[in-house]
Amino acid sequence: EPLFNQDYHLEQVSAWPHSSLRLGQVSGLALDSDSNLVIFHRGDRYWGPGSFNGQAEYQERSLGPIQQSALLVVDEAKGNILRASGRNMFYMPHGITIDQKNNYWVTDVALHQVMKLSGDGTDRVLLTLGEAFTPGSDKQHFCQPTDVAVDPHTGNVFVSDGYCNARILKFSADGKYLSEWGAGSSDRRRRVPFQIPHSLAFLPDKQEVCVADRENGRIQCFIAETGEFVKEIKKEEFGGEVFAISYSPAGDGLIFAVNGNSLYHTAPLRGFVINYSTKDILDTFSPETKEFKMPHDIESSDGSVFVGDAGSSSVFKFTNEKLHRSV
Ligand SMILES: O=C(N[C@@H](O)C(=O)O)c1ccccc1
Repeated sequence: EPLFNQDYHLEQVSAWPHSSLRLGQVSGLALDSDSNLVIFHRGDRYWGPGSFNGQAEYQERSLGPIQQSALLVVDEAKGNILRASGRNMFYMPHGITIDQKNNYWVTDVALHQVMKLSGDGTDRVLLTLGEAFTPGSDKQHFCQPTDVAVDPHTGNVFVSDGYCNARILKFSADGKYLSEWGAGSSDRRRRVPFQIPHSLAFLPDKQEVCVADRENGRIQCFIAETGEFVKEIKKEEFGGEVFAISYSPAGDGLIFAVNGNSLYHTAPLRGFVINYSTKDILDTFSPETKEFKMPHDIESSDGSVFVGDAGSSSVFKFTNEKLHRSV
């Protein structure tokens, strides 16, 4: 085991949330401009083996959109629901990020779309990218897009596309296609395409965008301006799949990640705190109350880390005990 940095030791806040949030599969987490946690979940809908056909076309349109509130705003201290919205809009929620103006950017893998929504609870659709229910891989079509990241300096929007494509696309703040790129490699001979680019994190202090390249069990980072490959973080400890990442500029920069199980690798499901510069794993963590089943997104906010689990339909909160321990 690598020497863990004495600065980081995350432990679950077992009494969080104070009361049940009655969640469906949790697919995405984001922090809003008031540092509240926004949970993107599937209500009574779930992604099973029959949800999509071989062409990635959604098979359950007849169910209509999810009627429950797919967007919950909860306060990060207690986990109380402050606002519920997102009814009758989504078929298969996936990723969410919130920009500097508190707009929500979400992806829906059944709609194959990215939507920009007003963050005031009215869910006004301000912009849509992709054609509803129509998978594709050109400039106007995605195939099960997984996440969005926004560059706070330029407003540019990055989309990880997706389960059935292997690319990152870049759009201007008003939705104009700018560019796209595939996986990078630190060694040309080993140029391996993305295998489900599943989660994105923007690094504002480095002007980079990082990708959880899920089935390749690696994180790759690129220069936001050019898409140029910067670095890869791949660890035995990940055990084959990296599901999601989040970033904090604290120190040299910290990447938070959660792993997953593939058919070929099984590893303990857990979260990781990684030093961006050295690539060292500073800490690993998992809940005490119950096991992770499918940790699906991770969000970090000064000293706290939240993990949304699509397998157990729950959200876990962790805090850095090193910060809180009286010395
Ligand atoms: O990965 C899958 N799902 C999760 O990521 C998710 O639920 O977003 C999945 C893939 C194939 C069939 C069924 C589920």
